[in-house]
Amino acid sequence: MASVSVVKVTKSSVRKRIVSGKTKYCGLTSKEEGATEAATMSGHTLPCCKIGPSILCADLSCLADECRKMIHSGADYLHLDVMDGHFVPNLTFGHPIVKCLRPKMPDIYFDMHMMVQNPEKWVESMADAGANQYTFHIEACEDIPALCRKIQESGMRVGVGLKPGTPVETILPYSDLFDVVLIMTVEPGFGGQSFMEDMMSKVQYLRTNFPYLDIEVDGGVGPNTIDAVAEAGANMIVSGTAITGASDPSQVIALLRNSVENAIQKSQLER
Ligand SMILES: O=C(CO)[C@@H](O)[C@H](O)COP(=O)(O)O
Ligand SMILES: [Fe+2]
Repeated sequence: MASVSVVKVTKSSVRKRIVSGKTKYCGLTSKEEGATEAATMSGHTLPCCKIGPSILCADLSCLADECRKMIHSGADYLHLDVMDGHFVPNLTFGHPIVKCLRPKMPDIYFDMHMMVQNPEKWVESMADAGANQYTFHIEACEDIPALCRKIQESGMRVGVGLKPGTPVETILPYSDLFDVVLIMTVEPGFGGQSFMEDMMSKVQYLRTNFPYLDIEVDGGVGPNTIDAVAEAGANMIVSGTAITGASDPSQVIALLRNSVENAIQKSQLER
């Protein structure tokens, strides 16, 4: 088993590493100083468990309070669902909301799930608003390398999302360009849908072929479905209604984390 060391990183060093594409960023933080990163001896980082509540179904009239509640309940990052009414049949919010949230929580990692047509259109404004990760949908993008370059150059991590009907092999020609691959386990557009377990073969394929990749799963993930997600090899876990609708979100977050950390530990022992 590879030994794990903890190294100090700063935002600028993280950006350099991301741009170089040679190492993967494990810790999710936008803190300028004092962040820690788990790294292997080889220079690659092992994917670690991160839980990112989706606030789509929370009370959006008090968004900042809902976000704070998630962080105080143990979330590692926030998953913010941007919908434009074209790529998906629903409408949410855009960069002006992110810009208002950012000063209220300067250290929190914002993962923007961009369910929009023309994802290249919003890169600068999202970066300027303070987003950390820009996850576009491969189905909505014409020039993937150009978009990835634009996201990287604006200082955000690059995420690519795949709808349930999109084969996982679609990413292969561009796999070096992504920091995160998001496997949708519902049709994008709404929270509270049923988890599609048959998507786990995509996660398994990615984990087998890309051991250092951040693999994110989104849709219908909660206490009843997390074990399948964890065993398949996902390490970034988005969960909406299961967390925001719970009487004790911290309990749900702890349960999700426990399942993923156990699966990661088991897979590392088997290496
Ligand atoms: O992107 C989406 C839906 O399109 C998600 O982020 C959902 O908002 C997650 O909610 P649950 O399915 O976990 O309730
Ligand atoms: Fe999402």
